[in-house]
Amino acid sequence: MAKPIALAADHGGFELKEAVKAHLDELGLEYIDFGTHSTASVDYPDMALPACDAVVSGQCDKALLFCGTGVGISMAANKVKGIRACCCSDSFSCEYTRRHNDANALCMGGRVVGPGLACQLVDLFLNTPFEGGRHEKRIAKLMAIETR
Ligand SMILES: O=C[C@H](O)[C@H](O)[C@H](O)COP(=O)(O)O
Repeated sequence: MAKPIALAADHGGFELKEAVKAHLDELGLEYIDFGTHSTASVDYPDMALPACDAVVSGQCDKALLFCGTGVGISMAANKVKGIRACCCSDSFSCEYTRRHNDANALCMGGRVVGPGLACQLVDLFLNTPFEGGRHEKRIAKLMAIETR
């Protein structure tokens, strides 16, 4: 059985997270929502951390993360060992961050991306495999930075 997807947002990404949740519901995909659960102001690292920990521990497969721009929560996510997060608002970057970078967290901005595009990017992110090959050693070098 497929692992659930980890979802997290701050207040700036809350509404986009809810739109993506509805999309995942339509697709019948399981998820765990690590908050936030309203538009009340919160701090994006507080939501990013438990969602990213769930990916690294193996509880969840990938994370979908949202804040106002997608940038702050991607910065928080990339501080977590084992996370390769990409902030995307275009399909080319979204496809290739899976194919080449084996990204395990997609970050989007609720003040940048509309719900239709966000759901398209989610589909691309979830369904595009890592190519491996020459990218393997680059990922290994990338992850080695965490322990230098
Ligand atoms: O990168 C940070 C995010 O975009 C935040 O969602 C944003 O900074 C929140 O801004 P504010 O507190 O003005 O709603």
